[in-house]
Amino acid sequence: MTATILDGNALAQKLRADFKTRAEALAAKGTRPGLAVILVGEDPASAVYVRNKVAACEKASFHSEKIVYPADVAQDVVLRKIAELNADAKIHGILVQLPLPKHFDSDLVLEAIAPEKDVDGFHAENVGALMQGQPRFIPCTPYGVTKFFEEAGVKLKGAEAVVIGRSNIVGKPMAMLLLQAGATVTICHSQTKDLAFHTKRADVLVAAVGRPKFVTADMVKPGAVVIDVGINRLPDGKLCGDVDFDGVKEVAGAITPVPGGVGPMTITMLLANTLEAAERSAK
Ligand SMILES: Nc1nc(=O)c2c([nH]1)NC[C@@H]1CN(c3ccc(C(=O)N[C@@H](CCC(=O)O)C(=O)O)cc3)C=[N+]21
Repeated sequence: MTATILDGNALAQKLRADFKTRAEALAAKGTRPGLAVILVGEDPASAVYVRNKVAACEKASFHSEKIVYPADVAQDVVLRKIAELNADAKIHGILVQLPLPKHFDSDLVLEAIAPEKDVDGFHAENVGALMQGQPRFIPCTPYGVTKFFEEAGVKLKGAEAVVIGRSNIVGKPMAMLLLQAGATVTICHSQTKDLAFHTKRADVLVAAVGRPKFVTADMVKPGAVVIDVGINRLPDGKLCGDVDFDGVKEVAGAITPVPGGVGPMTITMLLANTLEAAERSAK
């Protein structure tokens, strides 16, 4: 028996159909959802992601603005731009593409975004709201993962969930969402002793480590739901996840592929958060 493949492109398409209806209802009230994306530097991967985000906005007939700065731009210039966007009624969501160059204080930049426009959910106020179980904006990647659980009817109450990775943008918020859904959550990371001991107990396994094919079949419980958040570029240019897909799909009950899994859902939930922000502003 091989695993059910959880198709992120298909799920993204399904959700985006509903966004279109909601965007049209807003347009009738004179509001068009607007997203501003700030990119600093010429990292080619970042440039591709930003282009995809802007294209997704256009497809959904959202307004979007892309602001690109050279890598050596002064932090103050970016902070002033954020202040301007905070006050701009056409803009409901602001995203600063990470990582920022080394001379930036990322936390300071993220805290400069108005919390009600923080569609990434990275502002401390929004992180706090999520921790308290009153989310305002759920970070897009973990949010997208919860949509896979809904779609596949994954029962999280009482489930053993293991998250590998403890980043602020994926691991921590993911663990919090699983906890709030009633799972028993273990967060593993680079200092974890005997990783396989933990992963083999997981009914739900989320890999967000950033190491190609890190999770192998022998680490997975038969029938587990395996979510691969990794996007690693191999020397041959191909994308590859944190999970050894070919091996693990023979053991897992369900699995997300890379590409075509979590990635498209991340962008979809960015649209969802931007739409939500626009709806709140129109109330
Ligand atoms: N402030 C901020 N917010 C982010 O959400 C953010 C960020 N910074 N920095 C970079 C990461 C990365 N990220 C991806 C989104 C979609 C795909 C995606 O759609 N991937 C496609 C493949 C795309 C390709 O072929 O390169 C897929 O998995 O099928 C990938 C990566 C958002 N990020």
